[in-house]
Amino acid sequence: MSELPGIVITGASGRMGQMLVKTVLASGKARLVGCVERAGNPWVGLDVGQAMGGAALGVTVTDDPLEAFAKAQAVIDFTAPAATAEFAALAAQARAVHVIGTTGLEAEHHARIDAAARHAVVVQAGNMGLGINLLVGLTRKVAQALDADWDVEVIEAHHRMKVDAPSGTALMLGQAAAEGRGVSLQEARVSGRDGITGARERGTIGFSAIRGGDIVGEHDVLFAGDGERIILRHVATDRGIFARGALRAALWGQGQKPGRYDMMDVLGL
Ligand SMILES: NC(=O)C1=CN([C@@H]2O[C@H](COP(=O)(O)OP(=O)(O)OC[C@H]3O[C@@H](n4cnc5c(N)ncnc54)[C@H](OP(=O)(O)O)[C@@H]3O)[C@@H](O)[C@H]2O)C=CC1
Ligand SMILES: O=C(O)C1=N[C@H](C(=O)O)C[C@H](O)C1
Repeated sequence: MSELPGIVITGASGRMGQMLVKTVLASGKARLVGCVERAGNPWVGLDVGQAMGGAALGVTVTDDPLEAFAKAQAVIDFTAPAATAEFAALAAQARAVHVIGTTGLEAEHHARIDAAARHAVVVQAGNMGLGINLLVGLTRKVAQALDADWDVEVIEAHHRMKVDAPSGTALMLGQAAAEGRGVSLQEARVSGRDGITGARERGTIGFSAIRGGDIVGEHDVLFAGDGERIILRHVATDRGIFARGALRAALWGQGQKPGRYDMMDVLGL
């Protein structure tokens, strides 16, 4: 019988990194073969199990991503945009599937990910959970059915440590609404109103972000008409949903052709 796919987790000491370590170990479907952190992170050089407060796992956290990726069939990466763009090239060099959960990616990062995806499998999504990916489809459908008399607002709430806004998920939902309407999100997007904003411009898609406490992730897509409102809502209560989705993507990616994929591909939606 062939060995289970080997997984490397980048940003292993982070909120998602630790959840991913636990998820891979519990899955019985993959092996944890490496953990990466940046140079200077206090976990570098420690056994990841002990760093997490448990028993040794025989996996030492390294600050050398290429050495770690060379042993892996997949890299699961929930870190920061600049790091992810670097990891994309290294994962492609190692021919490992690169699963990207990092949000806040800008055009320059996407260009580097696209370049890597010419040589290796990349799965990238602002949200790896099943529920949100279903909600994306519903949002597109509802937006398609309604005209611009219905104002679209995406409202998201996250924990106090989140560094990017709007969330990657909010942007996925906004993109789905724009596609449903047949407009460009770049042109329709309005974020963070403050002061004398003037009346709402017809056809725009608004974004509002709340940050506080330990909120895992909450997203509403509001369609506000005259005399009625439709609210599509998703509430995440456990980061395990993102980690399980990412692991599923890493397994799905084995044997796929090089290219760029998202969770819709993985989930068959
Ligand atoms: N797509 C999805 O489903 C989801 C996406 N996310 C996204 O995942 C990302 C991480 O979130 P979260 O875990 O909460 O954040 P954390 O800040 O808790 O973790 C990020 C980790 O990445 C590490 N890191 C940063 N730069 C590097 C580098 N160059 N090399 C190695 N490690 C690095 C950080 O190390 P250090 O502490 O030393 O900086 C930290 O350990 C965010 O972009 C978030 O939005 C989160 C949940 C779900
Ligand atoms: O930073 C987070 O925590 C999350 N980030 C993702 C996003 O930006 O949408 C996904 C999830 O909502 C949690």
